[in-house]
Amino acid sequence: MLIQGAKVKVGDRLILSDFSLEVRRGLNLVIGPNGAGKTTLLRSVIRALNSLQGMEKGYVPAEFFSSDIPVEDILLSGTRNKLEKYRQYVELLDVGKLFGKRFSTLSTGEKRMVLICKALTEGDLIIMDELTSGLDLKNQRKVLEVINHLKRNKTFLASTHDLQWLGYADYVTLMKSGQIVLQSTPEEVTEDLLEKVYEIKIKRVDFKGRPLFLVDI
Ligand SMILES: Nc1ncnc2c1ncn2[C@@H]1O[C@H](COP(=O)(O)OP(=O)(O)OP(=O)(O)O)[C@@H](O)[C@H]1O
Repeated sequence: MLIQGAKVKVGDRLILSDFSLEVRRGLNLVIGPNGAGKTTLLRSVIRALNSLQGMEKGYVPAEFFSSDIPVEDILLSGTRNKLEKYRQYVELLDVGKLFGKRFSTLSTGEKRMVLICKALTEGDLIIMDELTSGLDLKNQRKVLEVINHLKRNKTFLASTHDLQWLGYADYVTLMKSGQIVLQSTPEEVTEDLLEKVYEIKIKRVDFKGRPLFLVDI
């Protein structure tokens, strides 16, 4: 799927150039430094797709509103679904233990797990901003397992600062200064390229056949 979007300006400042984003079935990762334009890109994708019929989207934002309503109502909000529809992902992500609590009282990681559960249930295209930010290692693993399990049937477009995810991505978009500087398979993401984009020394090591990119101090 090729998604075309228009530039985004705030005042005179260009924060996202016109873009042509290729999104493939599987896990599409968007990476790049703070302020590169990842959130702006994901929001622009949602806007660009809003006019398309039949494309159900799920969205997990980087930052959450803090609603006072119970977790179950957060899942149901904006839909005519019954709670039953969420059961599979409630179990896989173990968020049933949070039922009965007010969303505003959850920890950051707990809130993210609830919103991931909602997005997975409601979308064929799941857009996740800062994929696993705030999640402990066990929950990160759960999210990885769920994505691996679903990615033949659903499309994931996710931003992250955790370069470990490159080892699990099907397609990568690298951003800097409001521009897409690379769209490719993860194999084409090199130390040199990451060093140029992040402006630090980065070392690639392979672990169990997957690349790990580490800060080379
Ligand atoms: N509403 C706005 N008003 C002014 N500047 C904005 C606005 N939204 C975004 N920007 C600017 O646009 C740039 C890109 O922001 P964006 O949130 O898309 O970056 P990001 O890559 O998601 O960053 P991070 O990794 O820190 O979350 C930033 O420099 C930000 O300050």
